[in-house]
Amino acid sequence: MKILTAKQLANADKVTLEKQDITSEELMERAATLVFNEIHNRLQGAPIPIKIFCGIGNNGGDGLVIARHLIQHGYHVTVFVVNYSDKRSDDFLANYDKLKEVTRDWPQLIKKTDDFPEINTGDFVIDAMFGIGLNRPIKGWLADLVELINKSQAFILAIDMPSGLFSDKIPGNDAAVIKANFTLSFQAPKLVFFLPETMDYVGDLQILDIGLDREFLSNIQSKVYLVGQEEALSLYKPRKANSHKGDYGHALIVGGSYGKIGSVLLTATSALKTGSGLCSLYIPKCGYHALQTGLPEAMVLTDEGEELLSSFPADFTSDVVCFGMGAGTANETVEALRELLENTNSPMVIDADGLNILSKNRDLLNLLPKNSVLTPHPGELKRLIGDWADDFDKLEKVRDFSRKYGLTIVVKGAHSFTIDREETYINNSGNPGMATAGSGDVLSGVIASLIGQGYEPVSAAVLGVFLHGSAGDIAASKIGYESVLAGDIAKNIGKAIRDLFQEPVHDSEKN
Ligand SMILES: NC(=O)C1=CN([C@@H]2O[C@H](COP(=O)(O)OP(=O)(O)OC[C@H]3O[C@@H](n4cnc5c(N)ncnc54)[C@H](OP(=O)(O)O)[C@@H]3O)[C@@H](O)[C@H]2O)[C@H](O)CC1
Ligand SMILES: [K+]
Repeated sequence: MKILTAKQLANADKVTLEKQDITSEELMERAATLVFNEIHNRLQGAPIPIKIFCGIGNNGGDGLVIARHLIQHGYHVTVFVVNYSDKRSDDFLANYDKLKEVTRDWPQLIKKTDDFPEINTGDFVIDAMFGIGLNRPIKGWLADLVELINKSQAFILAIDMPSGLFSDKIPGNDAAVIKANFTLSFQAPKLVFFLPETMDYVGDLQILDIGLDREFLSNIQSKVYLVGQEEALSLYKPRKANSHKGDYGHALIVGGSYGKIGSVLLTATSALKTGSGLCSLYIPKCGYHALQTGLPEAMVLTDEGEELLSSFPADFTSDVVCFGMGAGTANETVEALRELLENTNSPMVIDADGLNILSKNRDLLNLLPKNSVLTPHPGELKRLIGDWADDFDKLEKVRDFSRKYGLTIVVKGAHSFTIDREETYINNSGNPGMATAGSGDVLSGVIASLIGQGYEPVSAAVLGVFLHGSAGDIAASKIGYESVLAGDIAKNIGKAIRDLFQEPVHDSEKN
């Protein structure tokens, strides 16, 4: 699914009105009625106090339409018009009049702190103050209102965007932003819904298809995509009935050191679970027995070094090499990576200490085979590219780095971002249970396996990140977030691949 900017969405609105020959008021009615349906489906007429805070633009107009439908269905609704300006939009005004037709409880005007209502823990608050029209931070009494709503512990549903959140930049530290429990957003997700600095404002997210012009949307240029089941399935290559292990790639996993041999076991297990035809491991001698016993399906070669990697066999060939998990950053191991890079032309996967070695020995970056995949967590990323001002700046810096060295970078996080030159793919699977030791080792095994099986490295990264998250979701659904171990993620990769073909689960029902 494409991620669109506020400007692109506003253009899509305009084209839709022309092509479908409808008024903007009709489009607002359509969009807000969909919101009403979602609320009504969940509340089923429950007599809870609903407080709707409407701005004076079209986001506020949506709030008025939602209020009208809720009132007509017997809900207990109080509407507040948050009067941050006297410049009401036409569609706001039209819906203000329509609201008056269904109730005598006219909206209460909020112009200053004294007008603030009481908001209680059991209230259901609908935030329709600002949507994509926000163009400056929320300040003054309006900021106090946002704070009051946030502190109320009421359930907060944001319409289109949590008020105070910009679609294209990070709000400053002093800015007020609604912290929603749930956001119902129109037509396309916005980038800020997924960035580490802003995702917590959004809560659970559901995108409503409000029927904007299909042709315009499919032709619109976006280089940022949200990757869910549908996108992952489109990348998947089915196995042929008539095939043998030689068709599915030979993955070589290089890593480990005394006390960190388990990481190689996790990577290798996940490579085999993702379908590698063959898997070889190159490790220091101390890990030999553990790996031969722990994973009899893998072939094990040992380095000269007892406890550390110190070299690389020049004549070894494989379809993909994955380097770094548990390897440490000793000088001998730096030289081992140098030898490996000098002997490898096909794309690699570099993780963990492999990334730390690259950060400290930057000449090695130029030896990396083109289109290799790097899988840093934020700490490793900072060591690689330096610090960033905010998440937008980080994305720009990662794009520069990806272009400069011809690499695909997977920035791991709650939503992992795969960045390949100009393109950004945001993953939408996974859960907090996956924040556990060895989870990254499993991910690099999945990606390496897919590259070895002939996937383009960027496709391997995007599909691999999705499958890894999905396997974590399956594990968490069986045993709960806290108990998920990296090994559980690896164990469920096969089921995650099978689930690509299941009926899609609604995003908001995922967790
Ligand atoms: N296709 C769709 O997505 C549809 C969206 N709809 C809804 O419309 C809003 C966007 O509505 P818009 O009227 O453009 O903007 P807002 O309601 O978000 O904001 C209203 C005005 O507020 C002013 N503003 C901006 N920032 C501040 C601030 N910090 N303090 C005070 N005032 C501010 C600004 O006007 P100015 O002239 O004062 O700059 C805004 O114009 C979208 O999000 C959806 O909810 C439609 O329902 C149809 C389909
Ligand atoms: K809003």
